[in-house]
Amino acid sequence: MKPTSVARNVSMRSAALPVFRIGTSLGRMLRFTKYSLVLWIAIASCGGAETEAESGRSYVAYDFYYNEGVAMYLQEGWETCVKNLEMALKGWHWWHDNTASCRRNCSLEAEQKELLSANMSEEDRYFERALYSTHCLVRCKKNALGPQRDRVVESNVISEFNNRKPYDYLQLCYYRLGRVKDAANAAATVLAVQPNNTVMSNNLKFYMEQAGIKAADVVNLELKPYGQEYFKATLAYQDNNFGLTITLMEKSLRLFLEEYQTCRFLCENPFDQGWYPDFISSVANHFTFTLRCKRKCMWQLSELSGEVDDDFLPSFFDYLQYSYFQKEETAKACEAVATYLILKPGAEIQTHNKEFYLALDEVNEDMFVPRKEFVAFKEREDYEEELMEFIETNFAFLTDEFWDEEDDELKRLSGLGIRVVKAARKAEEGVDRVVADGLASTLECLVLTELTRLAAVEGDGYKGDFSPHTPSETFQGITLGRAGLMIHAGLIDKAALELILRVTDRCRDYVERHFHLPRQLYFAYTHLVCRTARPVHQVHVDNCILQDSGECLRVPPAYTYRDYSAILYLNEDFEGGELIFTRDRSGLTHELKVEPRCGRLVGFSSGPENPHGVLPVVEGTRCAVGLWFTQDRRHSEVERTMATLFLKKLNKDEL
Ligand SMILES: O=C(O)CCC(=O)C(=O)O
Ligand SMILES: [Fe+2]
Repeated sequence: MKPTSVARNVSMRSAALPVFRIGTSLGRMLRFTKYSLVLWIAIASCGGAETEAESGRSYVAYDFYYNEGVAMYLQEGWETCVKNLEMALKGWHWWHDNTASCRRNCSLEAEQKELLSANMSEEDRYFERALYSTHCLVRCKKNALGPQRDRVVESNVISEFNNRKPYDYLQLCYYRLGRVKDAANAAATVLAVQPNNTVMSNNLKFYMEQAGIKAADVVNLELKPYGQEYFKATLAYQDNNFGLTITLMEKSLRLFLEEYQTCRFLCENPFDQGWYPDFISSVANHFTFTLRCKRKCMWQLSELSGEVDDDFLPSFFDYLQYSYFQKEETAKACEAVATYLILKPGAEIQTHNKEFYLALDEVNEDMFVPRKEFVAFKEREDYEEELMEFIETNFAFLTDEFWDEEDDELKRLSGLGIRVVKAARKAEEGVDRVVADGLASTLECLVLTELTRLAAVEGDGYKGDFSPHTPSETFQGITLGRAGLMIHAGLIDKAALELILRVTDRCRDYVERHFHLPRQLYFAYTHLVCRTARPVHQVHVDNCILQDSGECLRVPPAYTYRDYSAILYLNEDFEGGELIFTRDRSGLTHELKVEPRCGRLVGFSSGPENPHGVLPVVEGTRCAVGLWFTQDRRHSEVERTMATLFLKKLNKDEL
């Protein structure tokens, strides 16, 4: 096809100008105005050099300050709340900055180091470099992070920081201190990752009205430098200031690549395998863990407004091609189009633009050379996707022909140590179910079983009430609060409670990842329970009251806020007690039957799409950890927060 004829097509469609895909960018801005504000440029970091005392070490334990801050919030100690949470956030940033820069520098150092022999295999060279890098890391982290450098922060705390929860507490503490502008900024910071948080958008509106704050003055305190420049650039673009758009977009792009690298380095974290695989499997497990994390960097950074923009990176080159074109730098415009097309092969509008440019006298095909670093970038992205696919297809298998096997989503699993036994996702019916093995080690099962047997009190599981689902049933169970009391009473060691939290966190993370949940899961209730030869746990639904008619009533006393359920089984030395998923209340048609065994996790959505029950335990004792999750923070488990705080306090007292 000759370019000229295509160019004519262009002019027939619209003006003879490159088409600019402004849609998503505008959408991005519009989504902000939904809350009648523009999340604006962040205040750059605190500015000025920090003193040595301030610069770290003292607040390395950011989770500690966080817990203190939350405790103060609960006790309405507003000033100490702010002080602790600000320290926590500072510490969090500081930990990230230092960790990432150590990893970056050490990887570079090892890269440049002369190897003992040039003749060794690639594998030898890789591990030799790993040793050099480690040697460097140990020194670097010691210098930068001090004695607590290898402290492991609990995963739920990490995910709360990622979800900006500290700012959620902060905004109220600020407000109570009369710092309304700070409160508004903190609220806007939460909204940037939780755009549908209506409580927060109402708060923000309230703060803005109260203090007469203009939308343009509200800042997202966590907006990264690349995001700040990007927003400035889009504004310049809207003002038709193309020279400035180019400067800012190019700057933002550089910063984006840096941030992307940082994000990847931050994935090279410790990893608890929970078991003891071979050397190579161990390396592969840990590698998979980091790879999975790295694969999320793109969408994490493409989420400037609380919603992922799949075309975020390409969008830079869309702005650039148009702006360069306007500045009559056609060669640069062609380069931008070519780069866009490398990142998104076949993208319609840019293909079109390319044809448009080709029709210009001064343009020829040779000018469409993409930027080198993005060719390499895309190559790595594609490679890693393929690798992930290999991992996900080869380390999971499906047996139950009942389910739509073609759905690739089914085949996901969270680590090589964990094996999906059965999985189902029937999008149209909203069925989410998974059975996976390997979520707890033999030792962990033993400890938890013993603990539950020891601690069990009849009926305790529902705080003395009967379960609303199964009025006739009694069973032995303990909750986190009860475990805390037992430590207090000297009945068990605190390590037992730490174990429960660790294992259940793992299960929560697994369910969240397996179902690709866009919103975080909070624990709503945790319950360790052993059942002994009792009547059947009749068919029920976890978040509504199932009627004989099949209708499911979402009213109290049902736990209507439960979104996902999971059961982690701890033993198998009993008879009966299978978990069954049925089609209706009669329980006559079993869709899926799960035999409990140590480390096996069943996860499922808590709604009427998943009626289930337990067949009678015929002989022996059946022990499991029941976990219920919610996406509504307001229903997050108080006992868990208290247990965590309690442990923190114990650990602190011991120091
Ligand atoms: O123990 C089980 O397998 C399931 C228990 C259950 O469904 C529940 O407690 O809601
Ligand atoms: Fe249930």
